[in-house]
Formats: sequence, structure tokens, C-alpha cells
Amino acid sequence: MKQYVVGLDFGTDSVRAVLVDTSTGRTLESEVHWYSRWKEGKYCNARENRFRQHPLDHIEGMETTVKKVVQRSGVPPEAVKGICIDTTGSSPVPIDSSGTALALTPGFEENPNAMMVLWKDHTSIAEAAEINHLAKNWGGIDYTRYIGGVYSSEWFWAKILHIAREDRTVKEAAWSWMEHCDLMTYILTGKKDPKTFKCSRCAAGHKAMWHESWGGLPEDGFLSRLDPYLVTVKENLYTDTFTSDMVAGTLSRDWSEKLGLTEHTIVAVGTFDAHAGAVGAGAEAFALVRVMGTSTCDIMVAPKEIIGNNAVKGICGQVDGSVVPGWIGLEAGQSAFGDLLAWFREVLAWPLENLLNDTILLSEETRQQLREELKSRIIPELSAQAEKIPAEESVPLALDWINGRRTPDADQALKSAITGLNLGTRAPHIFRALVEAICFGAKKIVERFEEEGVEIRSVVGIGGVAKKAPFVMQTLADVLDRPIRIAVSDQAPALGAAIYAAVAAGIYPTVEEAVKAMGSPMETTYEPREAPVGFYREKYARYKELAAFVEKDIHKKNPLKATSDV
Ligand SMILES: Nc1ncnc2c1ncn2[C@@H]1O[C@H](COP(=O)(O)OP(=O)(O)O)[C@@H](O)[C@H]1O
Ligand SMILES: O=C(CO)[C@@H](O)[C@@H](O)COP(=O)(O)O
Repeated sequence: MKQYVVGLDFGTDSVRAVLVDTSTGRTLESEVHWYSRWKEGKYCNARENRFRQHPLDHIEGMETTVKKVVQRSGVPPEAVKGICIDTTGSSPVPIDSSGTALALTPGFEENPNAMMVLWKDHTSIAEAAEINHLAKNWGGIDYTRYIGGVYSSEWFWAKILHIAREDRTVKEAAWSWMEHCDLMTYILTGKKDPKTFKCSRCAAGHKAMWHESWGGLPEDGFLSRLDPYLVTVKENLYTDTFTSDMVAGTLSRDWSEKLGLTEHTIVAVGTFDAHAGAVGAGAEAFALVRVMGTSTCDIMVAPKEIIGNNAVKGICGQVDGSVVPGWIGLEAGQSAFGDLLAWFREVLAWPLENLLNDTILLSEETRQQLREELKSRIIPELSAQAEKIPAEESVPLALDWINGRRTPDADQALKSAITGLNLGTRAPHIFRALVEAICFGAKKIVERFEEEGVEIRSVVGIGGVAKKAPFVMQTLADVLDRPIRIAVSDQAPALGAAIYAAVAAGIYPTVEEAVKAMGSPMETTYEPREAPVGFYREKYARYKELAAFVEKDIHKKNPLKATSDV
């Protein structure tokens, strides 16, 4: 009998399920569910950088997507051997002692502080700065050593500390917190005790300062200096962590009935989307896999003998087994990539959102259609026009920090800038400057890896922007002066999760073996072109000067910088 697995990928806006044949890696069925409350903008405030998601969005999405792929495939339920979940991160959720998300308990249903704090929520900049200051000055271990030397406001402890201070009711009711990938896995397995649950090595190592060398999470003396509540959170968390080739449990009766599967289906330990994406794309040693969507995550695997105990500065961590068990997984990334282009689209769409309302000539239905159609054409049309701009024509110079800087050297207080505007500057010129900016941000990451002695032998692109934005990909190849190979799979993280599920279910002995059979092949390769390479080399030098200037200026005004020298 053929054997199948399901990969479930919780992204920023939607969750995707794929049902995969384990002998070939072929996806038989896939399904997407867009989070309905999130789509309405509920519980968020972009101006305050507050991004929260209701767990019901995730639970509903998990049920509808998996049920549909199983039903449509016609595969017998007993042939589906395993499931693995990947999610964004760090996206922690407060829970009660039974492991129920607080927002699902009476009194907290509408409280954003009781919900999942999405990776891109930057409300805890002050708390991240405090953690950095303490790590460098408390006289004990520097717990930021293996996460690039800087703790980010995108991460676990900073977010918990922020909410504990802001909302006493949540602090008192939250027995502990779980990363989203662990919580969704916990729900599927129907476990009742979060303390004994197998939590993700990937999430713990990259975001919660877990490291084997200091025996797990940071010691109580460190956490209690920030807030004694964090010691309680830690006591109710984990000491050991697990890689995603391992079994977290089997489907609970309740969930097996909901999904149309059997209770024998293995559920693998959860992980993050980017790391699963690198596995879906082949996880070759020394290949930098760039997951390019709203943000980017840049993932590499390297042998332990090469990395040793060297702490790579300014990245989002180096964790044993976070991608492939037995190898070191290195993570870097940009807090905004496609999001910078989406921001510009929203700026240009302002009249569509605000002035069309007064047009009595059109029905509301027509107005809505018009808005949606025009908005969907903005980025593709700007890409086409920007590509035609001759090199000698003046294009502004921009920075990519519209949502702060993730790496190198996390600093979410930083902001974007556009310089060199004149009366001749048109929307395609600005758009091109923004595309160049996100590519220059990528070059800074590549440079940092190399400065720190981590060799990059090839670059692979996956994610929405890699697949649908040839202009951005060609610019990236020219700026990096390296070929960029694009993976065929348009669901590489979900495929990667399916690969982990196949190993956890015992179908393959190792992730490497499963990748050989199931990993995505490559399609297009973008080759660097000689003339633009030279041009961008010079412009990149100007980008670095502008970046240094803006960084200095922002820090002058804002002492709460999240860098290591606070
Ligand atoms: N044609 C395009 N060119 C460049 N960027 C695009 C294009 N279409 C969409 N995007 C960007 O892709 C991003 C979404 O990427 P995707 O991978 O689909 O989502 P996610 O990051 O949530 O997984 C958005 O930020 C959007 O601006
Ligand atoms: O930061 C991580 C993983 O560490 C990602 O989950 C985060 O960038 C979100 O990714 P997407 O842009 O939604 O694909």
C-alpha cells in the first residue's frame, strides 16, 4: 500500500495543507485557508506594531484544510501515516494549566493580550533592550551567545515580559506560554499536560535562549531579574527539546474524527516555517535557502565540525538540529521583504480606499471590484515599468527597514528611508529603489555570514516572492553577484513538514534520506548580469553609508535600541 503524509504550514495570513506521496514527494492535494478574523484586522494595531491572532483562526484553518485534502485525494485514511506542523515564529501563546490557549477561556475571548503574539509584533522593543542589557551585564552566562549576540523584540521572552507588564489579568491567568508550532501540535495530539509535552528544538533554540551547554533555558537567577513571573513560565515549560523527525504523539480521537483520519496517524514534533522550507528545498550543506515572502528567513545547514563553538554574530541563532538533526541550523532574515513592496502598494492605493467611497456614479459592489482589481495590478505593473528604467536614469536610494531590522544585528527600532527624490521621480522609480533596498539588505546578510567564516556555496529561493517576482529575483542575483536557483515547489515549507512527518512515521530512517526522495527539484536559475553587477556594487556602497547615517540618527532620538551595546 502506498503511504502518504500531511504537511501543515501556518503562515502569516493563511494556513496551507498538502497531502504528499512519500515515495516521490508528489503533492496530491493542497488547500489554503485565510484567517478570517485576521483578515478583518481584528486585535491588531499596525501603528503600534501590535499584531495578534486569535487561536480560533488557526483551529478552524487546521480542520478545514486537512479535511479537504484528505477527502479530495481519495486516499484511504489508514494510508495517511503522519502529520507535521510548521508555523511562523516566534509567535508565543499564553496557556492555562491544561494547555488551553487563554483566548479560548471565559473572559479572555476578545483580549488581544491573551492571543498569539505574531512574529512581526514589535511592541516589546523596550523589553528586548532590557534583556540585552542584562545578558551583557549581570555577571553570568551571556544567553545571547548562540543567537547572534542580540535578543530581538520578535522573540519569546521579550513578548511575554511585555504582556506580563501591560496586562495583569493575563499575567495572573497565564500558567505558561507555548510557541505556536508546539501549541498546534499539542492540540492535534489531544495531550493534557503541557509540562511533559515534546516541544520544538527549533523554536526553543532560536527564540527562547535554550542551549544544551547551559542545561536548557536560562537560569532562574537571570529570568527573575527581569520578572519573577518568567521563572514560573519556565518551570511550566520544558528542559529537553526535540527535533522534528521525532514523534510528539498520535492524532487524538476527537481530531482524527474531525479530519477523517485514524488515531494511529503519527504527529511529529512541530517546527518553524522557514526551517521546514529549507528541508522542502533540499537542505544541502552550505546552501543559503532564502524564504522570500512578507519577510525573509535565510536558513543554512552546516556540519558541527565546521561551526564548532564559534558564535556567529548578528544572526538569529545557530541551533543543533533546528533544520536537519545532527547538523547546525543557522537562521538570519529581514523583517520586511515583500512587505516593503506591499507597503508602497497601500500608499498608492490610498485614493482607492478613501476617495472612491464618495463616487455616486458607481455601486458599492463595482467600487469593491475596482479596488481589488486595481490593487492587484499595482505591484506587477510597477515591476514591469521599473524593469524598463535605464541605468543612467536617476533612481532614489532606499533602506529596507520598514519593519525594523532582523539581521544582521537585530534592531526593531530602526526605520526605513527614501532619499534622492526630485520632481522627475515617478512611482516606478521609487518602486525600483525599494526592490534594490530589499536586495541590498539581503547582501548585508550574505556578507555577515562570510565575515563570520560561514561559507555560502549556493543560494536557493523559495516562498511567494521567489516564485512570482522575476524582476525582484533578477535584481537579487545582480546585487549578490551569485546565481539564485528557485525551487519548483510553491509550498516548500508544507513539503518540508511532510518530509519530517515521513521520518517521524518511520517511512525513512533520516531526514537526509527522506529529502532525497521527497525534496523539491529546482526550476529557473537567475544568473547575475555583468553590467548591473558593477552598477549595484557601487550603489550598495552608498546604501551602507545611508544605513549607517539613519541608524545613528534614530539612536540619537531613541535610546531604547535593541543592540548589544545597550
Ligand atoms: N509580483 C510580485 N512582485 C513582488 N512581490 C510580490 C508580488 N506579488 C506579491 N508580492 C509580495 O509577496 C508577499 C507575500 O508573500 P507570500 O510568500 O505569498 O506570503 P507569506 O510571507 O505570508 O508566506 C507580499 O508581501 C507581497 O507584497
Ligand atoms: O521568523 C520566522 C521563523 O523564524 C518566520 O516565521 C517569519 O519570518 C514569518 O515568515 P513569513 O514571512 O510569514 O513566511
